[in-house]
Amino acid sequence: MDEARQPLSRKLPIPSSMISPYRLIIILRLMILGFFFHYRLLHPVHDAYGLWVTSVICEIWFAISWILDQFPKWCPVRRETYLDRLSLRYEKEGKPTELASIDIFVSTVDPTKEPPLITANTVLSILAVDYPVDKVACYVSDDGAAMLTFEALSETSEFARKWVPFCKKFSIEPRAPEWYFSQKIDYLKNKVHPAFVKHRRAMKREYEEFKVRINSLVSMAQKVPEEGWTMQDGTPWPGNNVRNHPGMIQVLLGHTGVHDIEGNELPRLVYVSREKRPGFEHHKKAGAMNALVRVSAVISNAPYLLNVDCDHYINNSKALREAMCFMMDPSLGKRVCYVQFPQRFDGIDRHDRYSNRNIVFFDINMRGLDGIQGPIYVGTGCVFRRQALYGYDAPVKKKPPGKTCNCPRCCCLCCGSRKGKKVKQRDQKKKKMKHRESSNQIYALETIQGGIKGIYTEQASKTSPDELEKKFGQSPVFIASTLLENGGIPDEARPASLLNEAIQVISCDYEDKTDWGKEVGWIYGSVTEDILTGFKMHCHGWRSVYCIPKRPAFKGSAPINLSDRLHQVLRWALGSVEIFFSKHCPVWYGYGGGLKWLERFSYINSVVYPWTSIPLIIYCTLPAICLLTGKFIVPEISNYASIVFMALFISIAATGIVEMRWGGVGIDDWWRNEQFWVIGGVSSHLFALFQGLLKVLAGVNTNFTVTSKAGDDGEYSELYLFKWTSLLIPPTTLLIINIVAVVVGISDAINNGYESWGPLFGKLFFALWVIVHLYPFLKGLIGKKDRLPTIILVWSILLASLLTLSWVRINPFLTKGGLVLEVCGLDCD
Ligand SMILES: O=c1ccn([C@@H]2O[C@H](COP(=O)(O)OP(=O)(O)O[C@H]3O[C@H](CO)[C@@H](O)[C@H](O)[C@H]3O)[C@@H](O)[C@H]2O)c(=O)[nH]1
Ligand SMILES: [Mn+2]
Repeated sequence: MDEARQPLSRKLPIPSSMISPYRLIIILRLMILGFFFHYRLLHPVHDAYGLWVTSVICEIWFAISWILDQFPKWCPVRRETYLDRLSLRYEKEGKPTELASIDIFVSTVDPTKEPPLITANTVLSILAVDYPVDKVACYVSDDGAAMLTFEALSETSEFARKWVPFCKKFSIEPRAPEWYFSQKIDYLKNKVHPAFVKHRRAMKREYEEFKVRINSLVSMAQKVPEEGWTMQDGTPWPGNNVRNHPGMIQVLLGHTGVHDIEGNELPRLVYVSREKRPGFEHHKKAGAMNALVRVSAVISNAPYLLNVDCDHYINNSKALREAMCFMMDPSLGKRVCYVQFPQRFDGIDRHDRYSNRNIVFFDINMRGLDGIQGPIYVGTGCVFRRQALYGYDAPVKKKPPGKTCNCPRCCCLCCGSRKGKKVKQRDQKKKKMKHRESSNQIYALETIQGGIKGIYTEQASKTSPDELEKKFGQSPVFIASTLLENGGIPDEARPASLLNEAIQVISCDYEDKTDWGKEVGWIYGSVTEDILTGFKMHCHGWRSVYCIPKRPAFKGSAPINLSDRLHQVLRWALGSVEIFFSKHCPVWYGYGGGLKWLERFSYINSVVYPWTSIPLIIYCTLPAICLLTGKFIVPEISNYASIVFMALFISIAATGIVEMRWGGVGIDDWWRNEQFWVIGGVSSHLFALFQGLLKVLAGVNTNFTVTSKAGDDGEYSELYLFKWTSLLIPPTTLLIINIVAVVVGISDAINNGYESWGPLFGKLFFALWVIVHLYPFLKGLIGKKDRLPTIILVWSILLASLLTLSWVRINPFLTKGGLVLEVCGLDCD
């Protein structure tokens, strides 16, 4: 019984043997950086003043962006959950379960890029999740209003009747059939029950048949009949005009008398396609999510929500329980707005050439944030508290005086609390008290559990009915639902009238003159709605939690070919630029709220990073310029200077190494990340800047281009898929001019004999730095079958030679002595 009263999760600080050297190196690097700039600023290059100024400006920018990136990682944490305690506490024997309900949202838009089979697998993994059936409801948002999606979903609901009992009976993982059956496990070896083997084989056959049915739906949907689609009962499909159609809701499973083949109930499954009319702004995915928030509030109104992209299936059937260990924790839970899980992926090439797995971000940056105010929201695999989405402030925390953050005592950089003597004494007292507290805590649990109730009603009761209507829109049923602090639907509500209301709340004018997308729900104004949505919550003083179960909770797919990947990164960067220019820009927005300053650093970093593309491109051209002109960005180097440079270089590498150690990240992942930072930086980020500026200056609208989620055609054939895109031009140009410059530089040195190798070394090193970073890009260009599209080659060679030529003519970096005759860097005298 005592076990049930223990905390449901624990924060594990990173061992100090890892974290202390890490912090030391950061401080050292900061100091070295000081020396570096001291030297750089005091030692201009007189015969190439322009070069020197440009490079120093770039370096200053890099230093700033390093600081923005580094310090939010100052006190990383890890967490541990106790699922057994959760179930001891909330699933008492012989009593109905007390676990909270969860509404799960799946977003899909385009069945050609997001194959129905993938969505079906996600839905199946949700329906089979290890959680009380009546506490789970799955809502699928179809922004494409596709009959194919609808029919595939109803096939899926039929197949779920067999699949769900199978999963639960044999506790299999993962519960997405495609991925389950593609696991290579020899079941005959492990002495499993013969009944299981038989069942599994039968199930596999059933799944194959299901797949055939889905595939035939897909192939039937290839060509649209002239009169549009007709449903099985002969009526025309309401969504025949994708841009102009009524809202559609269909309850496919749950509470409808449909049971699985063993007679058990199934979770609710609801198809939703919000109304679309020309002339209305639909706000892409954020708009879809907000429609689901309202529909689900009317139909099931669970106090918690989970949202996943259509390709992110539940890979760990206990994922919901993991989240509940934080959300339902009586002491910690009530201030948590969401629990974010890392994104993990299937089907990525072994070397992860384009850094699709984003390991450095998910295992290092996000863990760092968890030590401050919590990870940022990344759009999928995230469990929300419904009330936090309604734009309320976090409940006020009664903090122990003198401490404003949750970091371990020793490292209070984020709240900046310095420990005076007094505080230390108090700390010691606290330590003694702690012992007593923990036993008090158990007693306090009951009182808090009673007390939680009051929190939201308090907030809501401050708001008048008129204000509520202005905030949430005109649906009385929806407004009433927001006042129910623990969710749920009033008993007297009739399903038919609720469905009617649900249609109302997904109409396209519902949000007019309300706070939806501004203060409530997913926030509009950027194609990366995720950053903005999480940011708003943190500004309201909420904290989020990062949860990394051993078995990854969710898994998705990622674009593994170069062009798609660059487009994805382009969209993310564009979203950041949009936020940068909006009123929600974290540089200016939300002071005096609950946002901690290191958390703000991180948000600033996540919206300014596209700007780094400008200094980065300049910095990548510099080595070529230097090699071609014979000038360099530093004057002849003294011993002191070379020590500073070496120290800086070593400290940069060292921070990488220690960070990898506490993050558990491998060197290859880290290196890929560095490479892709340059590749993405010189192409996608730059284009994002332009598109973002176009939006601000000329009002050009931005698109959400969904990435294609490949089926399982295996062998990474996708990796070599090549699509022409102008995103490829800048990195190709950079590559060519640098390679040309290296060749020129070396041949120059060969001509000039031994002495000229010394100064050349620095420049060559610099140019090679660029080339190595762009190497995966080069591989992507050449592709599998050596088919570099001529158009890119022509363009890039043209650009490269244009640049080189104009360089020789008008050399702005040569200030002294007028025109110096230099052809290809060869000194002619
Ligand atoms: O008008 C739209 C456009 C997109 N989506 C959905 O948005 C999701 C994300 O699209 P995807 O092309 O997979 O984008 P990714 O870049 O892979 O997604 C990451 O980045 C997005 C922000 O750019 C987040 O929304 C995602 O959750 C996050 O996984 C998909 O489920 C789509 O169905 C909609 O529902 N309606
Ligand atoms: Mn995706």
